[in-house]
Amino acid sequence: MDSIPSTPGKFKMEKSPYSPFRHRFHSSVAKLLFISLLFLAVFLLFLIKPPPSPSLSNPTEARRNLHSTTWGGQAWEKRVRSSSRPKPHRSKPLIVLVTGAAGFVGSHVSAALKRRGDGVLGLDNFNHYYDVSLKRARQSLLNSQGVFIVEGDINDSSLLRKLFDVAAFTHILHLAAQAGVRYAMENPSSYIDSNVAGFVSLLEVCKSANPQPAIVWASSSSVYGLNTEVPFSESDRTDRPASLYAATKKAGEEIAHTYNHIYGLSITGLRFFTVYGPWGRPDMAYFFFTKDILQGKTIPIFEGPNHGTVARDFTYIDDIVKGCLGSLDTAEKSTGTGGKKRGPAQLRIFNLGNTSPVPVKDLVSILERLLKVKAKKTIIKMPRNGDVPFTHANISLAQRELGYKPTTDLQTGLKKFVKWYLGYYKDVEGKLAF
Ligand SMILES: O=C(O)[C@H]1O[C@H](OP(=O)(O)OP(=O)(O)OC[C@H]2O[C@@H](n3ccc(=O)[nH]c3=O)[C@H](O)[C@@H]2O)[C@H](O)[C@@H](O)[C@@H]1O
Repeated sequence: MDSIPSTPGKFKMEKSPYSPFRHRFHSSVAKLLFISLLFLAVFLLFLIKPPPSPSLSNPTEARRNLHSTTWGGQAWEKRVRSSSRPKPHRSKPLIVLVTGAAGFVGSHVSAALKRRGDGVLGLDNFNHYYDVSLKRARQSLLNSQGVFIVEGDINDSSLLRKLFDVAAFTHILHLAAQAGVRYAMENPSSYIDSNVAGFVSLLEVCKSANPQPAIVWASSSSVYGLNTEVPFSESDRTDRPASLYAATKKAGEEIAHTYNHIYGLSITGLRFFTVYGPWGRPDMAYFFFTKDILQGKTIPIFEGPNHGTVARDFTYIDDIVKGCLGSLDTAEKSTGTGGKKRGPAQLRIFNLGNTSPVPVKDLVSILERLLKVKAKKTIIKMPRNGDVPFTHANISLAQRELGYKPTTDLQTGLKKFVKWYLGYYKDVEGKLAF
């Protein structure tokens, strides 16, 4: 007890000629040790921290991360070149950059273009809006057919410029977009990012390209919004969108007008009407109804005001592919060079529908028959989520100008979809794996 001083100041150090130095030495070593440990800790933290992964809950964040996807290098350029090279037998080949190539429509049109010998390069950001493994499966299929999909975002202008440096695109088929009507209430900014900013970013690069490509892009039947004229014609009012999704597609149509007017870009907009079929989008009703019916879950069928029928002009994917090819084949050249317009350029808009609307409850009856399962249904009032009660395309313009003629009715198209669905989701033991 006696050796412990009552107050710290009274503690007497053992006398030594080296003691002051030794004290400083000890404290320096301690500092050095502390700093080294700190460095080591930071280094270890850096090592074990996982790389930023696209977040499932925030697709905008996911999209931002995807901007940093690596691209470039000799091997990459070689793949870009080889995918964009048309087959030697093809006369007057197109060289097409397909944005959204891992998507539903994009994958089908890319395959069709490649089949007939055109050069095709895909671009897709593989965002997490719906099951990415389905996009990867489409990518593998395209890869086996010689179509390379570059991983990147349409908002990445330096990537787009690089692609134009490597390949001389004659056409752009622009299908990359934030799709879905109802999701716009959940994530409005993703619609602005892709459908407005992304489209402008692409057009900016196209306008400066030399030669400028012709552009064909996906608008939507949803631009008709609260239009009551039936069937919907291209000349009908489209200034009353019912959803933010529709508003961004309508904005795209106006933006297309501007770039055509100022820079001489040849632009064709396609108003797709509820496209369905094999390799489709899991966020669409026919797709998740199938899944839910098979899982015994109740499906909500929307009804309009006063128990009115909700109907869609469901259009089969193969018919849409023909419409896209017809648009690419009839697209005239852009007229600008070096970012300057040299003369008037083509500006078109077409409905691509099926011309025979089917009530959603009939869609469900067809699915029940094909799946041989009675669906559990609940009829609910259509929520105020941007949906419109019906769509019905007048396709006479596309028929005249593109030779577009849909040939698949809903029953036939759904049969092909169900066959694909059961095959795709069947696991090795033959059970359905969702
Ligand atoms: O034609 C178009 O422009 C649009 O077509 C579809 O949009 P939508 O027609 O609403 O397709 P679904 O979401 O598959 O809905 C089909 C029908 O099912 C109805 N529905 C949807 C969901 C649900 O739970 N219950 C239900 O009855 C909808 O009201 C609609 O009438 C696509 O999702 C859009 O990306 C596309 O642009």
